Amino acid sequence: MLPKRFNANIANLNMRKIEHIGIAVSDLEESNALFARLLGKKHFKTEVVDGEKVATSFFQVGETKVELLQATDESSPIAKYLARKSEGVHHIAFDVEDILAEVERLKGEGFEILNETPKLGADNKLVVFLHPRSTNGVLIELCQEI
Ligand SMILES: CC[C@@H](C(=O)O)C(=O)SCCNC(=O)CCNC(=O)[C@H](O)C(C)(C)COP(=O)(O)OP(=O)(O)OC[C@H]1O[C@@H](n2cnc3c(N)ncnc32)[C@H](O)[C@@H]1OP(=O)(O)O
Ligand SMILES: [Co+2]
Repeated sequence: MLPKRFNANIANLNMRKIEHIGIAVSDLEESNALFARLLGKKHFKTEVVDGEKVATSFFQVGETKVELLQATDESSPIAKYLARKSEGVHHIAFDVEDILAEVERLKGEGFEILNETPKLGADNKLVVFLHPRSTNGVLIELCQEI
């Protein structure tokens, strides 16, 4: 069996960096303008992800991104979130090397996986979500580049 310290190093290879921070907004255009003023640069891309019923825009900030999310339908997770709470940080997404291996590891650690089969996310990624009730109230997304 590998010593604990060595196992931790392997795990770090999988969860490599914060890929993006997802922010729920009610008006994407207004928020694009607001974040452009805040960050001093324009978003580099917008994309509609039908599977999640969201319209997104991305800002590059160093090696991570800010992802703004507006609901495209009232059944969208973003619409539900805005109905319960207010605009703000909705999720944190981690870049992983091997999403299926990471799902297995996190399941073994007792985390609640919302979709064991990765879904198509924005910006050419496969994504998996962890339920916030198993992660101290923070919705976690795993992303693997396709
Ligand atoms: C653009 C595509 C993709 C990408 O490539 O980046 C995305 O980011 S898509 C982002 C939108 N998609 C998702 O969020 C998918 C995963 N989310 C879900 O499956 C659901 O939203 C959920 C997390 C399971 C919650 O759904 P549901 O149970 O229907 O919602 P409720 O409103 O009933 O809330 C239950 C419970 O959970 C708390 N909650 C909900 N959302 C969040 C959140 N984002 N962060 C923290 N907590 C959240 C909510 O407050 C309730 O808590 P209690 O009141 O304590 O029960
Ligand atoms: Co996201």
